[in-house]
Amino acid sequence: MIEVSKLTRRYGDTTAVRDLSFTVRPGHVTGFLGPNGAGKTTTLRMLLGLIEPTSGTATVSGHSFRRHPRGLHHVGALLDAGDVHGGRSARAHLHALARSNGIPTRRVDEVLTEVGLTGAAARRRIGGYSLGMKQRLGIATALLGDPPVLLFDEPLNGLDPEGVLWVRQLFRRLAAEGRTVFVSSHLMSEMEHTADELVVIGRGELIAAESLDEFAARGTQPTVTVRTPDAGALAALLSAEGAAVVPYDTETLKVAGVDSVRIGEIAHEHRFLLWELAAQAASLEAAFMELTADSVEYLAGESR
Ligand SMILES: Nc1ncnc2c1ncn2[C@@H]1O[C@H](COP(=O)(O)OP(=O)(O)OP(=O)(O)O)[C@@H](O)[C@H]1O
Repeated sequence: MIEVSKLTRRYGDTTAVRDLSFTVRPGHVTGFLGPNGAGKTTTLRMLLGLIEPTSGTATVSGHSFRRHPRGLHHVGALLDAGDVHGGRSARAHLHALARSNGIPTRRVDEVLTEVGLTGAAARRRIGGYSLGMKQRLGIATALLGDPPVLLFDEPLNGLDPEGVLWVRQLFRRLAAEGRTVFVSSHLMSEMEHTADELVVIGRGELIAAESLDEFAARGTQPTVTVRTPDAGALAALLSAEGAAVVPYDTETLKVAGVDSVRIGEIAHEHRFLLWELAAQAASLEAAFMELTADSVEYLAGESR
């Protein structure tokens, strides 16, 4: 369980995180979403005791990380995959960490196998690793202490499609084992098939903390596209049924508030010919863009 309460962090005039409160529960993959500069990394660094909050608290399993003696057993984290000693091999790196944290060294081979860094790859110098391999090593490091809480900052960066699929399955399994899995990203498309719960922030402030389904329902409503030669007459009937109907062209209607099954029934009752009846689910990406539009620091096309 992760608990963040009235958390604020200022850097001079910049407030990176402002009065932020949310809870992340075990047994779920929770996505931590926000546009670039929203304050995700700053929040994760406070959870790990790497920086002090200006005010408020950030705890893991009821303790602030600094006061917890069991380090890697308590929480595993991947913050910056590039932040490792390039001269060592993955195996030597993990062995050193295991020794200094009182973790049995057999765990090293277990986690290397888990992330697919075995054989020659585990013996190669980390300096020669691709970003994807570094991400895998970072995930192995997070898993080393078999912790109940895992934090990942942009873990899908640099992974190929097969790697992304593997990470998603791994996160789901870790959550199914009852762990708390908290994963940051600035892309809804990455979280859509990875997380089941979301914490969304913008400009350091909370925008939403809820399930993926609830988040989707906040934004753009599901719509149904209907194409028929009787568009005008069908629009009138659907409006009488309580639907919001927007004519798209002379033959096409966009309908919200009545589902495709009911539209099909109405068309059938009145013997209207339908050329198309297509439901579009509420788009998470659209909901995310709508809700965070005010907090995007740099709009596309603008220079920094
Ligand atoms: N050490 C620092 N000194 C000054 N400002 C900082 C520092 N660290 C972060 N900031 C500022 O705080 C804000 C939040 O940054 P943070 O890196 O936490 O955002 P983020 O959501 O992780 O972004 P990204 O997706 O780009 O990694 C930004 O405006 C950033 O410039």
